[in-house]
Amino acid sequence: MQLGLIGLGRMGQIVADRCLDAGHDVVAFDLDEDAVAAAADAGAEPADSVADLATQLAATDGPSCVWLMVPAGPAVDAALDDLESHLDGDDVVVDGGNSYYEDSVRRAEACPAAYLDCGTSGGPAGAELGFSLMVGGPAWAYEALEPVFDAVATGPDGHARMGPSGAGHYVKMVHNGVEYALMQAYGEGFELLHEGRYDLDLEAVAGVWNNGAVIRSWLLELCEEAFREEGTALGDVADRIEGGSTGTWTVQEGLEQEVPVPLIYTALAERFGSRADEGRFSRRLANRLRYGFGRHEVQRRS
Ligand SMILES: NC(=O)C1=CN([C@@H]2O[C@H](COP(=O)(O)OP(=O)(O)OC[C@H]3O[C@@H](n4cnc5c(N)ncnc54)[C@H](O)[C@@H]3O)[C@@H](O)[C@H]2O)C=CC1
Ligand SMILES: O=C(CO)[C@H](O)[C@H](O)COP(=O)(O)O
Repeated sequence: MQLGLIGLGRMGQIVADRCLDAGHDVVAFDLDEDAVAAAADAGAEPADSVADLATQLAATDGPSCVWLMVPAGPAVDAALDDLESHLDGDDVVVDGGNSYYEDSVRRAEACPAAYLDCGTSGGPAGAELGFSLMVGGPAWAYEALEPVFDAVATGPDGHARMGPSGAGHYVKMVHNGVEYALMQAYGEGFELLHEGRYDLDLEAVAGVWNNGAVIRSWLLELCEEAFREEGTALGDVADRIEGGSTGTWTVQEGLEQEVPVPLIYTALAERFGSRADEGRFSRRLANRLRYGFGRHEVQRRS
């Protein structure tokens, strides 16, 4: 198949490489000329604009298929605005980024082509392994793109249609909420081991847990890698966690559906709390209130 690919960053470059390796033709565009040049070196046809990409796709027989791998939000709308006049109902657009599922439903309704919202999991490790793909949208469009999904995913078992428009990004949103909670659980356990009674080598702990333990996982392998590369006390790694949009959406959805998601909420709140420049206000107030009701000594900043 031929695939137009817009966005050639950490994830888009992997989509390009895996499609090329599988024998598909790729026409590649990114705002970053160096990224386009790198894709061209790998075997893709370079495009110098979205319009150029669409024109190259239209020059070959059959419907056009375009994969967006750009940051969620305005970049997706900008690419779709530029594509719109080049698309018709036989064409297929895939958004493989972390878009909010309601945005994907809106875009699917407005897009002249069939629109697939595709949650993508696996990160840069997907270059070797392939990704896990959660796809929403029309069944015919999903089936038409199966050769591309086979190439980008771990294989035929690494992708599935979750349901109508929005369902793919909805499932990926919840996946990320689970990711937050798992990271929080591992973080708490290793913090207790680090602060606790024994002088432990946390790389060794993670290593033995990863060999047969109930809690083994890829995230735990990444914990092991972090302790190996940063040291058991994590060296100069700061206590500040960025990101947060997908976790926020997951918590909001939990509230709207009246489904309790306390672990995911706690993990999200830890992220927000980590960003206070001078410590958490709530913890400082609790410190002062303990003096108020119990005359416990107030801990002062040095
Ligand atoms: N990095 C990760 O582990 C994962 C990322 N994602 C999602 O995949 C999407 C892409 O992520 P990354 O590759 O990590 O981001 P990235 O920042 O590495 O790459 C994004 C690329 O899009 C390009 N770009 C931005 N706006 C553009 C536009 N209007 N037209 C053409 N190119 C444009 C940028 O120049 C950049 O090369 C995001 O939605 C992200 O949330 C999903 C799963 C995992
Ligand atoms: O989707 C992903 C992994 O599955 C991306 O790495 C995403 O950036 C993670 O979310 P956040 O930035 O909120 O940590």
